[in-house]
Amino acid sequence: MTTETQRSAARSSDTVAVLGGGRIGEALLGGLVAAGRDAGSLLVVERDADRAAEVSGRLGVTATDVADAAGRADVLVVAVKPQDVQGVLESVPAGRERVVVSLAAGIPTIALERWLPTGTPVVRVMPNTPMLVGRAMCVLSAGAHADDAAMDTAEGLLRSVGRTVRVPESQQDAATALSGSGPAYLFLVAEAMIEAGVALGLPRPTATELVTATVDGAGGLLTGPGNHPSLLREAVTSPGGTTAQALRVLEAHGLRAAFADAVEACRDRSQALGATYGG
Ligand SMILES: NC(=O)C1=CN([C@@H]2O[C@H](COP(=O)(O)OP(=O)(O)OC[C@H]3O[C@@H](n4cnc5c(N)ncnc54)[C@H](OP(=O)(O)O)[C@@H]3O)[C@@H](O)[C@H]2O)C=CC1
Ligand SMILES: O=C(O)[C@@H]1CCC=N1
Repeated sequence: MTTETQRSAARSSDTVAVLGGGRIGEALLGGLVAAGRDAGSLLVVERDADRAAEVSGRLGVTATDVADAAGRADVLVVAVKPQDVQGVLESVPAGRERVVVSLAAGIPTIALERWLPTGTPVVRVMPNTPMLVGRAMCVLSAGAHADDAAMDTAEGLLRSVGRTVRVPESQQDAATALSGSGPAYLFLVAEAMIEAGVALGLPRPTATELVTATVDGAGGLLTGPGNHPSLLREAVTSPGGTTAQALRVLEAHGLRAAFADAVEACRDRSQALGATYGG
């Protein structure tokens, strides 16, 4: 067995506990199960008992409490809302070596470390919901006590649900504004296109199928080797043709400026959340 294979094997046998079984917590657990991870090695801590039963029933993972999860887990994933993070981390007992992976928007590692037992390795991550279908973009930054092994552990876990990139923590707010919140922008565009098609008289199921297949196909082209959005757009835009007219109208409505402002507002909100906690 190679060293890399040994490391991967060790990672897949880690016990992983997700604190917060909401949308992103379930997306991670669902993605891990879909990637073939043994559900027996996955724990969820969710304060809403009905929701806990729902997630554990759907995915086969074990619902438990923070003390039990913290005692058993090699990796503790924080997936509660930013305002709930301090409370949940301050209830994590000292005494077991574990990596803490925080998915919470805006909360800086310096605050996470303050709330955890001294010396805990912390990795701050901005994920996104496509992790449910194994196509996440997860952006990672190391805390003060997270060495290469801790980063490898976090990255090994998240690579089973998509792609990973490491950035300095100073870039996390901007990353949140692109990949963390980005799926919502694209879903809004898809919704708008469907409604536009319905307004042209297409039956809703037909409009929905045309748009979802187009978004999926365009995504496949975008992630192909050597492709760039400008070149792909030019290839669709025939001289004197139909697409040029649509693009002219979108530009006249300020599409680029709208995206620039939206992404900036998102970055600012992430920064403001961080500032609340001393980031
Ligand atoms: N949704 C997304 O696309 C993304 C989310 N994130 C981050 O992920 C985190 C979670 O977001 P999201 O999943 O959308 O939020 P949700 O509200 O859907 O999920 C959080 C869950 O955690 C539960 N919870 C809160 N406190 C505790 C506690 N002390 N113990 C156990 N369970 C608890 C909540 O219960 P209750 O409902 O009772 O509060 C809720 O069910 C946030 O910090 C967010 O910034 C990051 C990237 C993308
Ligand atoms: O909207 C939010 O705050 C979270 C973080 C990134 C995506 N969803």
